[in-house]
Amino acid sequence: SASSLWQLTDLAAQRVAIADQVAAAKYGTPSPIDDPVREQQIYDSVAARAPELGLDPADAVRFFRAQIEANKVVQRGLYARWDAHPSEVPATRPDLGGIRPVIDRLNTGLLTELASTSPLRASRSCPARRLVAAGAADVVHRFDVLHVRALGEATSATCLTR
Ligand SMILES: O=C(O)C(=O)C[C@]1(C(=O)O)C=C[C@@H](O)C=C1
Repeated sequence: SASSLWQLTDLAAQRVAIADQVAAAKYGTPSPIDDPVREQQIYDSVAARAPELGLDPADAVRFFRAQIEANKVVQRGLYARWDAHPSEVPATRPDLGGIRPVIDRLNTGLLTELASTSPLRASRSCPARRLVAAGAADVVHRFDVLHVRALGEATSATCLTR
């Protein structure tokens, strides 16, 4: 909605949370955490859809770069955790092919929210609102320190002000 960063931040939090499944899909397989081809597909799609939503393509791509960096923060953190504590490795490996369509839907929602929060993102109150929304999402999603840090990264491109 136009009056809150909550929906944008909650979608970013859902994207951070799904990184657990991405990590579980890749851990112990030859697939690396970084997939530059998939990333470029996301950036190209975002840049192509931005103008019809009234968004600056470069700003939209910058926002999604932060979402993907946040996802990788979680994946790397979980890899380190699972290397150190093999008993915590998920027992079943989800299929990445089933996770990416969910990420695609989150990306679409994020892009829509990015457009509807444009005035708020440019406002002087944005940095404070961003922190409040992220703190609320941390609680709602019961995030641990790793995911709190990742959501901080994800929301680092929320505000157009400094
Ligand atoms: O789809 C994947 O393979 C992911 O790891 C997810 C994701 C993303 O955040 O969208 C993150 C890292 C990869 O470089 C590509 C995409």
